[in-house]
Amino acid sequence: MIRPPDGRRRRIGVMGGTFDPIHHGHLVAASEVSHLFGLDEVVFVPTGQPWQKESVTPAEHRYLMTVIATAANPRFSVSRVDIERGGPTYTLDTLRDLRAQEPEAEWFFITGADALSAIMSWKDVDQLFELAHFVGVTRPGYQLTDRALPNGSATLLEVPALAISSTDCRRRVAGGVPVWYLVPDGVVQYIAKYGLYREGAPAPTNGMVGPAGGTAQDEQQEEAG
Ligand SMILES: Nc1ncnc2c1ncn2[C@@H]1O[C@H](COP(=O)(O)OP(=O)(O)OP(=O)(O)O)[C@@H](O)[C@H]1O
Ligand SMILES: O=C(O)c1ccc[n+]([C@@H]2O[C@H](COP(=O)([O-])O)[C@@H](O)[C@H]2O)c1
Repeated sequence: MIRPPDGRRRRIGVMGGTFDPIHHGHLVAASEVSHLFGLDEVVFVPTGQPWQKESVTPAEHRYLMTVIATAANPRFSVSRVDIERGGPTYTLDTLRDLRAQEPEAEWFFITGADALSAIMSWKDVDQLFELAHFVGVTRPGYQLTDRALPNGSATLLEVPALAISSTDCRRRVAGGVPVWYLVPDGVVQYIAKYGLYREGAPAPTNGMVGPAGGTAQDEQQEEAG
């Protein structure tokens, strides 16, 4: 854990996402907010069951790709709170669980322009702003606005524009088009190793491991005997 040298409260960013797969748009957004807000840590939190998405790759694959993508940055970490909790993923629970781990810290929730504009549809949205300060970042193709949000609850930030989406990465892999340099190298290799996003890939589920959804962890356990 990185502690501030002057004894002030730790400042922690939360980057929630489905990360199916994680790409450089996510990483740049987290890095920029971390730099500009002087964050001590950014916790990436892969969703368990993202209730507003139809079908997603089993959570263990998304979790492991997130670990691979963030491993080199000492300020980045990955939390399993949304995966372990089970049931639909609500940011209210994410923030409550994380805050319980470190109640003294100052918390910031990072979202792209698309997610920020949908925030009023999130569960118990009014309570969210008491748990974290929201940081909305620009994303190509979306309008960044805090019009619907309570005054002072969010800061809007311009970050380097990366027109990358997980949807596009999945389509590219399915069509045999490379995703090199859109996602970290280790993630390209992970996708190839487990045949993700191709026909016959681990069954998409609502987040958790599905009937045909063997995961990297299953495989490691099998190998270990
Ligand atoms: N290129 C990007 N630039 C800035 N923010 C981004 C970018 N891509 C995603 N985000 C933000 O990262 C968070 C997690 O996004 P998510 O994991 O849903 O990725 P996605 O690319 O939007 O996925 P999908 O295409 O499957 O909907 C959201 O707050 C989203 O707005
Ligand atoms: O709390 C909610 O109801 C809610 C609804 C949709 C999305 N979110 C959160 O928004 C973040 C980005 O989600 P997504 O689906 O765009 O990957 C992630 O942390 C989700 O848990 C949260």
